[in-house]
Amino acid sequence: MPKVLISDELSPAAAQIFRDRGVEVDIKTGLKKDELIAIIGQYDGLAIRSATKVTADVLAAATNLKVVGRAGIGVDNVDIPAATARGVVVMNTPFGNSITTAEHAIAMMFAVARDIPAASASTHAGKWEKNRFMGVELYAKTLGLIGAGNIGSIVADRAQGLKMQVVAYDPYLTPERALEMGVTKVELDELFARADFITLHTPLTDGTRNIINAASIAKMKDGVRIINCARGGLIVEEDLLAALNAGKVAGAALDVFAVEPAKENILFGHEKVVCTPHLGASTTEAQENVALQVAEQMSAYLIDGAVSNALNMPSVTAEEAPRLRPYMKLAAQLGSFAGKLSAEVGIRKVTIEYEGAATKLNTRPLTAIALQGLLGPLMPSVNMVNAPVVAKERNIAVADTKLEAPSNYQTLMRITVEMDGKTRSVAGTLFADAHPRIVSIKGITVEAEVTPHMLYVTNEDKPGFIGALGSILGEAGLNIATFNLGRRTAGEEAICLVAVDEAIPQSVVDKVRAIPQVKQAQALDF
Ligand SMILES: NC(=O)c1ccc[n+]([C@@H]2O[C@H](COP(=O)([O-])OP(=O)(O)OC[C@H]3O[C@@H](n4cnc5c(N)ncnc54)[C@H](O)[C@@H]3O)[C@@H](O)[C@H]2O)c1
Ligand SMILES: O=C(O)CC[C@@H](O)C(=O)O
Repeated sequence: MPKVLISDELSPAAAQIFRDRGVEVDIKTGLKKDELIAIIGQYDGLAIRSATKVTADVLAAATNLKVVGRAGIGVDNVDIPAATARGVVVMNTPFGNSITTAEHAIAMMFAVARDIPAASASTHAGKWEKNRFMGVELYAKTLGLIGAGNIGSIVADRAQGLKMQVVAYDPYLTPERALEMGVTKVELDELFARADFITLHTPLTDGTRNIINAASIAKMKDGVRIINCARGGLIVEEDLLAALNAGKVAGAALDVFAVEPAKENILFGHEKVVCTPHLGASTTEAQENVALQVAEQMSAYLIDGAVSNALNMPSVTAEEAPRLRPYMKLAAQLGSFAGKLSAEVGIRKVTIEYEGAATKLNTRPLTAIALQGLLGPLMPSVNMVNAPVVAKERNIAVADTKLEAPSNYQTLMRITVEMDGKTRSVAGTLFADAHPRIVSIKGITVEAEVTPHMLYVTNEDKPGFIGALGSILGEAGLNIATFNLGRRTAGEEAICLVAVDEAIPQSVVDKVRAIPQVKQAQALDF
């Protein structure tokens, strides 16, 4: 039974879902890094929010880990490249808290426009300072939206309901989508020049870090108000403080901070700053949504191999997973077979072709598995999650093609590997929809099951070869399980694939190589 650790505060519904799906679950929140490292090795899954930092050293200790599930959107607390390198799927729940977070941004905008937190504190203190608090309307003001994804779009919609004009900067926002959202797509400097309120809704990346700094603030309108319910690192806090003190920025509403948990911050105590402790996603509805969703997604992956909302792996639905399973075996075998034939030379290009029924499948995970099998003999650390990345890093071009032309087989998958100076191709099918068979090697028809110990021979199709080979294997006490032959045309290149019951010693391979008709012989262990 797979075992999952919940290491951050999640709705109790998550633990119940795991148990209902047959996943054992431990809940241990507030762990220090070394405490997490000490126990993570026991778990197949780790369910987190933003407090747990899934760093490279945590992942190094996570020897059984298969999936990290983030109950929320931002995954900047997970080292995704390190997870990918270790074959750990990282999933998030991209929509479960979007409305809640957008509503928080709108609430923060009202709060900073009308000084609500300070006015509330003053009134509680019995001061009745009616003249101290003079706000501004949102009506007819311009809202500058930086990041027009899920949350940004909802904020834009709600702001339009308040009769604000919305201008948006997002390098990935298409003119069509901007039109659909009813926002004006602008460049960043134009947004700074036009906006009365600026709200941030981007992930924290190298491209967005410190996007609000002294230079960008200088381009903003005097009296601008800034709202950040995305990530702390988007704003240079020292520059914001200076601009607030200078009166350039009239107010800021911040849910997120450069260092969290933010027990201290240079902006705390400033009368023009409204703060909340990263509450953007904190509604009962959102927490229920993300907890249920993450537990469903992680259980589906651990139990059925279904992948959804993964950031480092193609999706596989629960319906697809059982259909893909025999193909996954075929892809792994073909990749591994091709890899063993290609191990010594530099691979330049890999083409994976699908024919017949295979063209109807979600082939991206199959391609990833085939690459894993192919690269495995060269790089043992490769896995289906990191295989496409590893191929790219090694400058191996990968092409994935569905051939619509009629095929000789009901379903077929072919891997062609182009190397320095030579090409190898291996094709396979499924018998009775479930049993992988290799049906062609280098374009020569064969019919072989992949078994643990095989001898692969290419030879000239001339009399005497089979007898000589049989004698060598017999003398070595190797029992032949299956013997498969194929040839291009009579008298030309032929291929022989022999399955034997035990590993083939190198001395036997050397004797086979000495048979006059043999061009090449190789023991293959799967
Ligand atoms: N405060 C909270 O509790 C809370 C809750 C949920 C999400 N978040 C944060 O909000 C962020 C946005 O969430 P989302 O669901 O809208 O994500 P999303 O992926 O749907 O949208 C992000 C948008 O940012 C855009 N973007 C990327 N780089 C940009 C750049 N340099 N300049 C401008 N735009 C850029 C993308 O094109 C995308 O449209 C998350 O990454 C997360 O960090 C915070
Ligand atoms: O888990 C939380 O409370 C915050 C989540 C939020 O930052 C997110 O990125 O989804």
